[in-house]
Amino acid sequence: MSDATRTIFLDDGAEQLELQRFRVEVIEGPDKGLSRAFERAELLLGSSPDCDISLNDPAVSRVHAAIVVDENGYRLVDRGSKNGTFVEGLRTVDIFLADRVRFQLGDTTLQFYLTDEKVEVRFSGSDRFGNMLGKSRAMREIFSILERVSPTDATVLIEGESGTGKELVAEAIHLNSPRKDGPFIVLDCSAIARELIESELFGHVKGAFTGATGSRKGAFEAARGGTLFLDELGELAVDLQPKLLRALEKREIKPVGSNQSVKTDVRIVAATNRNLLSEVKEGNFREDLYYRFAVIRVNLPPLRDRPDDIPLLVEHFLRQANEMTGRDDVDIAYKTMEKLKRHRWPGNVRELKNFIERAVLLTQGDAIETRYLNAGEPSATDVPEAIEESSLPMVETALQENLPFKDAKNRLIEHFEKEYWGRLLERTGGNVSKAARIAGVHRKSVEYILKKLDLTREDLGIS
Ligand SMILES: Nc1ncnc2c1ncn2[C@@H]1O[C@H](COP(=O)(O)OP(=O)(O)OP(=O)(O)O)[C@@H](O)[C@H]1O
Repeated sequence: MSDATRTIFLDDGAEQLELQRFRVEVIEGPDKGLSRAFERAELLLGSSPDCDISLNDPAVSRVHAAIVVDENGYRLVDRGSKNGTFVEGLRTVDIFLADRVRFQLGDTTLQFYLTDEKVEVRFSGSDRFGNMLGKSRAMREIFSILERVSPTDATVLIEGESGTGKELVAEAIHLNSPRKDGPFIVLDCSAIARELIESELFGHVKGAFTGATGSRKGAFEAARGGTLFLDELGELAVDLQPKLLRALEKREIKPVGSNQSVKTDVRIVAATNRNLLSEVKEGNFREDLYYRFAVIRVNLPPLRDRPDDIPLLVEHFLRQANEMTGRDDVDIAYKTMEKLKRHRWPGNVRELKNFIERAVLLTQGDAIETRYLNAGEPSATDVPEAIEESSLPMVETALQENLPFKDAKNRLIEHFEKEYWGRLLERTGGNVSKAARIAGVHRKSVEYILKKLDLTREDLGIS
C-alpha cells in the first residue's frame, strides 16, 4: 500500500479513496509550461480536446495514456498509443509513479508532482443509479456524485460522447430529486430551427411574430415544478446565450413579444457531446454561461475506457432483447464476452445495446456470435461500392434537412433493411422460413423485423 493513497470502506458499501492531490507539468514540447493539479481517481492525457491534459503534439495519440489512482498508489498506464509512453528512456505499459518522476509521450516530456494537500474521492457502493448501470470505478465515482447532487436544485452539466448515457443520467437525476412528480421536459437545442428556439425555450405571446396566432408556453413553463433537460447545449446559438444566462441567474423569463417577466420554478440539467471549454476558447460558447452550468460537471467516459462495465450491460441488454423477441434461450459465451470487452465501441452503450439486439435477432443457435461486429471503427474502405453509391442521395438529403447524425444513420439502416428483406422475400416467393435460412437468422427474428419495419404481407406482395 502506498503512503499517498488509501481506501476506506464505508458503512453503506461505498468506498472512499484518500489521496494526495497531484500535479502534472509539461517540461518540454509544444505545450511547455502547461501545469494542472488534480484530485481525481483517473485522468487522461492525449491530443484529443476531451483529455484532461490535452497536448498539441502531433506525435501524441488522441488518448495516449492515463494516470490511474487507487489504494496502491499512482500509476501511469499507456492506452494503446501509437508512439508509446516512456519513463527514463524505457517504453512502459503500466508503471507506478513517484513524486517528481518525468515521463515522455511523443515529443512531450511531463513531470508528475505530489502536493501536500489531502483529498477524498468517493465511489458509490451500488452498481446502478436509476436505470443507469455500471460497476467500474469511474461509473461508481459518478454515481456517488449523482447520489449527492440529485436531491438538490443544483444545475448539472453532463458531458460525454454520443451514446454514453447522458439522457439516462438526466432522467435519473430528475427521478431521484424532490421534483420527481413534476414534469421532465427535454429540449434538444440542435433539433430546433434557429428562429424558433427562443420561443421554444421561453414561449411567446399572440402576435409576437408572423404566424404567432395565439400565445404558447415554452419549455421553462412546461417544466414548472420539474426538470428541464437541455440536450446538445453546445449547439445553442451565441446570440441566445445571454437570454438563457439571464433566465438562470434571475430565475425569470420573458416570453417572446412580452415585456412582462415570469418567475420560473425549474431545475436545469444540460448535456453536450462537444467539449464546451474548447467551444468557449473558440468563441462559440459564452464563458459566463459555461461557468453557470459547470458548477457540477459529470463527465461520462466512453465505453472503451470502462470495459469492466461491459458484462453487466451485456447481461442487461440480453435479458431485454430475449424478452422483446420472445426468445429466452440466447446466451453469451465467455470468449465472446472477452471479445466484446476489447471492442472499441465508437457508438458507446447505444452501439452495444443495438449490437446485442441485432445479435439476438440474427442468432440461430443459443449463443450470440460476434461475426456481426466490426473489428474496429468502420472506415470508408469497409463500405462496398454499391451501397456507397445508393446511400449518397440519402446522405445529401439528410445534410440538406440538417438531420442529426444518429437519425440520418437510422434512416439509412431502415432503408437498407426494408430493401434487403423486401427483395429477399420477393426471391423466395414470400416464404419466410426460406428467407430466414438464406439470411442465416431465426425465423422468429424475420417476423419480428418485418413487424418492426412495418412491412405488411401486402407490401411484400405475399398472398
Ligand atoms: N450505463 C447505462 N446503463 C444502461 N443503459 C445505458 C447506459 N448508458 C446508456 N444506456 C442506454 O444506451 C442508449 C443511449 O443512451 P443515451 O440516449 O442516454 O445516450 P446520450 O449520451 O444521451 O446519446 P446522444 O448524445 O447521442 O444523445 C439508451 O438506450 C440508454 O438507455
